[in-house]
Amino acid sequence: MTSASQHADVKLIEAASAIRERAYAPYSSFKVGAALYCEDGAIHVGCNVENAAYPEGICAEGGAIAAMVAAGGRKIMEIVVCGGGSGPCTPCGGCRQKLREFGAPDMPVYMTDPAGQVLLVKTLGELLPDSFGPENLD
Ligand SMILES: O=c1ccn([C@H]2C[C@H](O)[C@@H](CO)O2)c(=O)[nH]1
Ligand SMILES: [Zn+2]
Repeated sequence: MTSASQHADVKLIEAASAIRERAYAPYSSFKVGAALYCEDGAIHVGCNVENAAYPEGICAEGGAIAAMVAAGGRKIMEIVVCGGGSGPCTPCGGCRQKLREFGAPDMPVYMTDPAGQVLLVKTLGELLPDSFGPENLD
């Protein structure tokens, strides 16, 4: 598996950083924004939305995926995850599997700080090796 390019698209980084500001994270105070490029060139964004019933919260990546699907998109080309901690915000296990549904193993996942500085780049295949995807059902 080859590593993804270090250079994420500036527009995509800006979209992830901007949507992070809209995150609803009163319980963790950990705001996350995600922005993805769909196959048709459209950008779709999501932010985390927490809930007083803690397990009902949703991740930024899941929101961006839902927006893409609602717009008719079915393939993710790349995604930027903009987190707020001291290190990169790496997608949780559930989100890795959700990304796998619509992204190829060589899809780059860029992780940035709130200002959009790229901290880490991995391919989806690196984040979720030997994954189970739609092809496994063929
Ligand atoms: O990649 C990630 C990791 C965490 N979170 C959210 C879930 C929760 O609201 C908060 C703290 O885990 O951050 C995301 O949205 N995406
Ligand atoms: Zn998640």
